[in-house]
Amino acid sequence: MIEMKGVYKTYPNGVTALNGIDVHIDQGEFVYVVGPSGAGKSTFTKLMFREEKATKGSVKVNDYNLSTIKERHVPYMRRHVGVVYQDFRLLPRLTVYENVAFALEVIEESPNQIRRRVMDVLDQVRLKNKARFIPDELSGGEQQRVSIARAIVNHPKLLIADEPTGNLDPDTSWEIMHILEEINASGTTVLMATHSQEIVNTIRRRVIAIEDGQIARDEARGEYGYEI
Ligand SMILES: Nc1ncnc2c1ncn2[C@@H]1O[C@H](COP(=O)(O)OP(=O)(O)OP(=O)(O)O)[C@@H](O)[C@H]1O
Repeated sequence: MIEMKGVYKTYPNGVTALNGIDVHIDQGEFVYVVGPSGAGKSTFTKLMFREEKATKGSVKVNDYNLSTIKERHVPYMRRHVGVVYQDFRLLPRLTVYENVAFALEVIEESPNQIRRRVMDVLDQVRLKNKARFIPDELSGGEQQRVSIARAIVNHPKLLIADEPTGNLDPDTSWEIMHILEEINASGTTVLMATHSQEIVNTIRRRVIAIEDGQIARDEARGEYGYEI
């Protein structure tokens, strides 16, 4: 479902963030992306939903070739990819319900369908009782659960989480991990960039380590592998 061949990324300022990446990830895998700060992890994930374009090489995600995709097709491709960030990125003036519904309204689902799907997904992240709250009224962990709900409400094939537990305390981080595991168990591919040694070494999954823009390790049930 994800295939990169000979991928390079040089930013306009001349920094080369990815320096020859070849990787294949199957539908349904759970993959951690680890590595030192500035190694290229975020850039690697950004290529998968065309937040950034590769300078060279081919990137295929689902059935889309992101190296050749037409600009007008990018929004359709993105419907199959959910993204979760360290800093949640919720709309502060909208309620929990509205933050999640927004993702469906922009693709013109019917009102009934939207209501049903939003409530289903809020149930899945155990936030049905806070549907009318605004983000400021929620804890960090709850805000991250809203952002996960928003990312999966379209039933994407791929969920990208860029340091989803980076702003959370350990207990809350485990809660988020269990939700990501449930999403993965339902068949969604999960790609998670993280600096959490404890999580990677406890919930053992495939580990791709990026160093200086290259894949330094790729192990089926890997370890974090860095001193912190
Ligand atoms: N938009 C940009 N323009 C220019 N350089 C960038 C841009 N984004 C990232 N870089 C540079 O590319 C390199 C890789 O950055 P990237 O964010 O992918 O690393 P990372 O492994 O995710 O780091 P961290 O763990 O600190 O989040 C860094 O040298 C960074 O400064």
